[in-house]
Amino acid sequence: MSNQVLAADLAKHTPAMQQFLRIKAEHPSSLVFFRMGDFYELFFEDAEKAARILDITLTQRGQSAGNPIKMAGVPYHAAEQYLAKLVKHGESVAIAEQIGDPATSKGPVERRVVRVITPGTVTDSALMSDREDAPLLAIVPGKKNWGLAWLTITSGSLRLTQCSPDELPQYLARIGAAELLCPLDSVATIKEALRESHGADVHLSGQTIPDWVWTPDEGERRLMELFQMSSLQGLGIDDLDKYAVALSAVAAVLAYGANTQGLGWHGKLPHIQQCQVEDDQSYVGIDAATRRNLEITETLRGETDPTLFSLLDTCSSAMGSRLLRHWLHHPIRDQVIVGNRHVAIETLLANPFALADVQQTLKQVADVERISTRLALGSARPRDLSSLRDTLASLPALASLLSPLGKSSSTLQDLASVLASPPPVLNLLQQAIAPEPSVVIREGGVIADGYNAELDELRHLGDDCGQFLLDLETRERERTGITNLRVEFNKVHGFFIEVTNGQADKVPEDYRRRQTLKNAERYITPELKAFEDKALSAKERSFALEKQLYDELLVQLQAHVLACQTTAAALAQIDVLATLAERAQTLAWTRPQLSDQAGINIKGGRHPVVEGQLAKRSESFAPNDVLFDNSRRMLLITGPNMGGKSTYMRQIALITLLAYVGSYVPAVSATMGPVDRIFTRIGAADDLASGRSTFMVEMTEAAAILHRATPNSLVLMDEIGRGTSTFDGLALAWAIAQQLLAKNRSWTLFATHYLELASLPAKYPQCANVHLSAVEKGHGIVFLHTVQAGHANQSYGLQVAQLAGVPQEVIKEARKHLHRLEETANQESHQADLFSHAADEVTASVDAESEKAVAFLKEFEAIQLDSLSPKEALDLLYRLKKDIDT
Ligand SMILES: Nc1ncnc2c1ncn2[C@@H]1O[C@H](COP(=O)(O)OP(=O)(O)OP(=O)(O)O)[C@@H](O)[C@H]1O
Repeated sequence: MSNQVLAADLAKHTPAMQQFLRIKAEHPSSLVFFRMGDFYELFFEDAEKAARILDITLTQRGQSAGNPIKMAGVPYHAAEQYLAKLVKHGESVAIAEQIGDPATSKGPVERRVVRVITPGTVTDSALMSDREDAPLLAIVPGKKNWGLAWLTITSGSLRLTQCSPDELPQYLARIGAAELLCPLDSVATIKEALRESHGADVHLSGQTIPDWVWTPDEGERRLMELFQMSSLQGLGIDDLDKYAVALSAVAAVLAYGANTQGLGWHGKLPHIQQCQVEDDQSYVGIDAATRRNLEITETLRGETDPTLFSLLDTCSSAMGSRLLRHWLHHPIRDQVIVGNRHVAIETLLANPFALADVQQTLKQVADVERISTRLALGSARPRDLSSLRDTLASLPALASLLSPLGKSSSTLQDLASVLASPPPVLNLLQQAIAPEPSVVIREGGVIADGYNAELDELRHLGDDCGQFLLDLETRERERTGITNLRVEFNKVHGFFIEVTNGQADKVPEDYRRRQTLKNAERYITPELKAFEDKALSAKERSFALEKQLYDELLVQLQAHVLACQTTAAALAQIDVLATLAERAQTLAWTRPQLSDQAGINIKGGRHPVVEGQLAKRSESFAPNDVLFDNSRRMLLITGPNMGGKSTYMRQIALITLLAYVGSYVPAVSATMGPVDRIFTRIGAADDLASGRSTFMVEMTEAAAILHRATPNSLVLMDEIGRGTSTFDGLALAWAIAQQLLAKNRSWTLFATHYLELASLPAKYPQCANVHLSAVEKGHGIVFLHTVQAGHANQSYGLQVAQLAGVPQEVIKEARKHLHRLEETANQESHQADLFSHAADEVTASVDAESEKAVAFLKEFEAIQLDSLSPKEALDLLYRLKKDIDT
């Protein structure tokens, strides 16, 4: 039974269900956590879904509107772990709390949604990864450009941009949003765009945002209100029409963010301190395919290790890890900014003791960035405040470690001066918060002694209870002469004086009987009653007062959010710089030199991740050089399969990326001229999700490169053309290489199996042949992995197949066919023609036999040995043999 049907006829339902259905109607795409006593209950379809995801019991209870009510519940005190799981699954949850007092309400107690938790707006530390941000992104398709705005609610960072629809995948890959918003009428367009941007795994929010939010005026109004500006020029937005769609997107993320925090659609998030308008010019552009291929934070198989990030992330703090991830995805074109980072790392390396101390100190720091957000939203917990206090108190020590280094590095100087004087909030926290506060405020013990006189007195009363009772007992024994008289307390009857029956005649007048036992009577006196009233209420009153003081403190702390955010940003930067310094030392990396002269010159470069993997097997990596300058713009790379072509190309891209991230690089030396973009066309995988074949993906990516690569771009082309027939592929590879040389003039690494392309340098002197070397040993092959001048003479395909364990008789058969094929090719020398005439003049006049051999070899080459089961391998072998025989 759907919730809509139920909602259609509310009156038939029980009052509690009517209340639920009303709330559900307001939050149709969220699971509603409906508070009932100590449980959050879920009903109907929500219950079914939650039971499935959370693996909790689905029950049926009672009836509403003639139908059984499906229910599932989670205990209130353990809700966080369930919420975390749901958010991880991309679900949103609306928390409906009891607002009214059950004792006094007629009918069901009043409930209201106090918070909506969605994947892109969570702020509770228990519900999210502390090493990764979860940005909320809004996209508004416009006529020409699309508007994007993204908000990281846990750091208060807001960014906006406009891009062409073609560039969307690149942005999606870079932003890595946890949740996506779009106007209702664009859902289909956005879904289509997401499907096409293969790999962008982002959760499209089902939440409905009111139509009035999605307007440029609303975006402008909100930004002006946030930053107290009278125009947006200060943000670099001088043409409102130009940024219209981005401003609509800004309105959506801000309104949605505020609403999920219980501030309503018109609410204002208190901690957004800056809004950055991004243009494509600030960063070294990396498109989505390149981000995947370079395995920056995720391997091609979707794992987090081994990647460039997993190799580098030895950060001391979660803030550092998040910033490092951000830096790796945002290499900067501005050589001054990047150069300053290099200098900071060099300075840290020159002061190894300071570096070790800095890292050690950073291990103790709290996640000030996320605590700042919780301060701003008024949701900080007691332990947040104590750890913030302790961290702020440790800053001057950190600053004094860094200050002496400031002479050599202006970046470290700036960071040290941010930390030198901790924000004034430290005083307040030291006075207000107990040294080791309890986890939740309702248990008391959070506010420090001495902060509030009334609280001190109430606590004193509670603490002194034991002594008072002992004193009273002594006094009453003396007064009455009853030596075994006892003053005691129990939960049911409160305080009492107990006198055994044998002593009953000594009981004084002012004793009032409270309870009769078998052998004794229990009494109360006016003095004891007065004490009881005071003591019992003292505890309750002290808890209530603590809660009130805490709430007041949270309001006071809001004024300090900006200072805490500034501190957090400085801590994160120091952590990343220190980490990059430590990594540079451990991994033997060097400082790259940045230059305004065009070119890339790397000596002894290594692939950091492959090197790390080899080291685990005690194998060493063979370093290689590369030189690009104006007279050398393309390297044609040939060599056997497994020879190291892809590794070589990727290492050049990674070294370039790292240099522009501001890191040291895995090379003996590296000099880098300006670089505006890095493109890769590597590997071939069917993009099943968007229904594109291997070859289609290959050509789409090649097209994007040919349209966009400039003379300052680094382009990696791996075996272009292999997804189609030999001649088509060869012709395309030739034409694409020629275009890159003549028109794009980018720094190009062009790996190919088509040995025929080796004649390109004869026509284009800025193109050079290099090859990965290998030597034959008997029928086998040994890879040297070193890059040498000139082209490879053969491709060693059969030797590699043999090495891979393909049976001898198949290799023998292949060798026979290869021989015949080569003879035919020599006689007809077709491929030489290919380069002297236009590609379409080529006619494939190989005889049927050769065609069969070509087909065989192609199929052979495509075999993925590692992915075959023994049975499949055997079947394949039988089929190949049959194909050859027929
Ligand atoms: N410079 C090197 N030093 C040591 N080992 C290397 C080096 N380069 C590559 N290797 C090793 O060789 C393996 C294959 O390298 P790579 O995938 O780059 O070869 P390839 O020529 O691109 O092969 P294919 O043409 O089949 O794609 C790597 O996984 C790595 O283990």
